[in-house]
Amino acid sequence: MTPPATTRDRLRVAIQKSGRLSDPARDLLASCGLTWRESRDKLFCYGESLPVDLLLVRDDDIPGLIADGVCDLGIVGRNVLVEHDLSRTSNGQASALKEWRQLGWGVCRLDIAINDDEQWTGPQQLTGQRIATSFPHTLGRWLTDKGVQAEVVTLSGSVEIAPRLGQADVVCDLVSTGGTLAANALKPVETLLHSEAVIAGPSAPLEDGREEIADLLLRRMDGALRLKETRLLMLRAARDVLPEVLTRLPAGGEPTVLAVDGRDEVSVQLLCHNAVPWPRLEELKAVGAHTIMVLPVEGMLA
Ligand SMILES: Nc1ncnc2c1ncn2[C@@H]1O[C@H](COP(=O)(O)OP(=O)(O)OP(=O)(O)O)[C@@H](O)[C@H]1O
Ligand SMILES: O=P(O)(O)OC[C@H]1O[C@H](OP(=O)(O)OP(=O)(O)O)[C@H](O)[C@@H]1O
Ligand SMILES: [Mg+2]
Repeated sequence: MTPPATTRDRLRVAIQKSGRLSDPARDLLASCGLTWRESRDKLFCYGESLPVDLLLVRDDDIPGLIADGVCDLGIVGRNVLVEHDLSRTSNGQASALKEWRQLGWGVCRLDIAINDDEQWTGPQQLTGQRIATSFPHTLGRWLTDKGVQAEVVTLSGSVEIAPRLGQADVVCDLVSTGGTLAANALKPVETLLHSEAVIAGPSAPLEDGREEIADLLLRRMDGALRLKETRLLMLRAARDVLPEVLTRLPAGGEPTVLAVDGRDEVSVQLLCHNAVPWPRLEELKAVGAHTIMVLPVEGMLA
């Protein structure tokens, strides 16, 4: 279903149709209270709970869709955003996009990798070499910065296999665990970019009331991202060990201490903004706390 031209009072968010970023992007939007009418294999999803529609596309297309004003926001890797931005500026066009939020997942690096039996002496070693990559503009800028003249071989995928196929001498590709490089007898030697998934949006403000919808969505997103690590710690303890218990609580907000009806006991609740480590729970138990629970927080309005 193609979105009708009259829907520009609704926000359009581009996400990856299928790939590493699709599920976390959908989960993030769902945690903001969004529901959609179409199923996930459709290209356009109509937002039911908020005036926010989704376009499901290849991740490489997301920056262009935002730059052209077809979409308002996108969830995409910084690596794709930077590559798009450099391809524009190298054509003499102005930068059109910026990162509106960093999401902390989809973390990877764009690295130069060489054969694992070779020595690495520095970027000058790449002079005259053929470097295979899917990120030619990012690599081109790095080579220029380092003053290195090399041949950039642009491939859309399977970059790590290029040296074995004789298409290139070294590669410049995304690395996370390093497993793919190792499986291809390559080793990382330089990092060009640290990447993670980001909310990409235009550098200029949104118009036609879409800014307000985007503000609402981003406020909910900020809350959802903060809550992701937030836990509610609950425990009970005899009243006389309460001072001991309070000094051993993990960092967080102000604890709430409630009397337990008809008993010489208290119930303590604390909102923690990070994971609560096991040793801390064991310390609390050792000073007399019991029924200690750590619960995820689904939603919060402070
Ligand atoms: N190994 C990895 N670990 C973590 N994040 C990664 C890894 N590889 C890629 N990414 C991030 O996930 C994004 C999407 O990767 P994916 O492999 O799904 O893209 P793709 O094959 O280009 O998909 P599409 O078909 O949408 O073009 C990358 O642009 C990068 O930001
Ligand atoms: O360091 P690693 O953990 O091995 O990850 C690196 C690999 O992950 C990505 O590919 P992906 O697996 O997404 O497949 P793709 O090439 O089909 O996109 C990337 O292009 C590397 O090939
Ligand atoms: Mg892609």
